[in-house]
Amino acid sequence: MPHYDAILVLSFGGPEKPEDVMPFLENVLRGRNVPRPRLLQVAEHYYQFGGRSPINDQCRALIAALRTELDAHGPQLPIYWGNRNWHPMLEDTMRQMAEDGIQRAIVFITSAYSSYSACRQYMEDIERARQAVGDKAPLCDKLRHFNNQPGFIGPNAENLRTALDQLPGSRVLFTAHSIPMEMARTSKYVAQLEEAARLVAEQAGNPDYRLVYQSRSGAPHQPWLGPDILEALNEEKASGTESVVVAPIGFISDHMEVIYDLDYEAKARAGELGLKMVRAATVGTHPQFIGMIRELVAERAAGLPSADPCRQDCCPAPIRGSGFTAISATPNSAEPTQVESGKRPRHE
Ligand SMILES: CC1=C(CCC(=O)O)c2cc3nc(cc4[nH]c(cc5[nH]c(cc1n2)c(C)c5CCC(=O)O)c(CCC(=O)O)c4C)C(CCC(=O)O)=C3C
Ligand SMILES: [Fe+2]
Repeated sequence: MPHYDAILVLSFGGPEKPEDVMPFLENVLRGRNVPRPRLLQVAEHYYQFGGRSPINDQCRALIAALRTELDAHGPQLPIYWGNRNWHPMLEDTMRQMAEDGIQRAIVFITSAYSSYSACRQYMEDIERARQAVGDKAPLCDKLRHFNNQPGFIGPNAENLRTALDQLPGSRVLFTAHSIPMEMARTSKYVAQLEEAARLVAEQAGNPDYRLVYQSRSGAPHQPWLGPDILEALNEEKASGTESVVVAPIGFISDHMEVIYDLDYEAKARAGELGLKMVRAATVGTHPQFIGMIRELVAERAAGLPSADPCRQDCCPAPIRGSGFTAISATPNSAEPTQVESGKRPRHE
């Protein structure tokens, strides 16, 4: 049974001042098929909020709450924090862990659902950071995705009920980050979202609901998951709906994609259409959610076989330069992701 001596919280990262915005976006979009105008448009979203994303502060709050929870109930493990795209960068954190003599860490990733972006890409980030640090880098075991855990569903349902209390009888629009169709095809993303939406709706008293998407990126001709929240609002208006509750179950905190794309953009569209709209909160540091993280950590630290739906070859990367053409993953193979010969993975 492995012995763990730390927890690593791994997240997306976000800029904290205006000068951070462009270098942060360059990090996110390195090697990506995203047009420059889209990048500049998203930069404006950040500038509009003073160049600061709330996501890092939300990670700090999550870690503080988890610290208190672990101090009270164990296991007593130090918590480290690293990001994919902005400081504290994962590689620096990995180096610090090595210096501190950490040998094996449990990794909590701040994404509830599986997809290349939220699963495999983080595993690649970890491997790259470990290689950069060298021999002393800790082994890292990631916890499973938690889309259907009671500690995630419960707080989402509670937040949805709170929003529905403000606009009783509303139609519910659950939202999640759109991803390219090709990325959706190679992961359980949509099925996991459908399951979470169903469970949250059941626990919130069975409102009428739909699952829609937000924050679409990429080139316009490339197929991404839809409908987009803005289209969905138009459709709701056309079919006679008077009020909507938008519940971003795709995310765990009210970060930039939530406050810009929903509280600013979707709210404005609803206003133009004369639709009443309330946005439900994300789970954030809800005590039940923090308790869930502790339980997943404790289960792994105790060496219990943790049902981990992620195989060695899960959530493979779409291929660069081919408009997200599929990869040849080999199901049930214990080997790392295979890439069609002659094509290169987007990350090397
Ligand atoms: C599935 C998924 C999640 C949910 C799971 C998870 O939480 O990880 C997520 C979260 C987030 N996405 C975020 C920000 C951005 N995502 C972008 C672009 C992209 N996201 C994608 C997917 C996802 N993204 C994809 C397929 C792209 C296209 C480029 C690529 O193939 O990678 C871009 C580029 C500009 C643009 O939007 O075009 C930005 C700035 C932030 C930080 C917000 C803040 O700063 O507060 C967070 C938490
Ligand atoms: Fe996965």
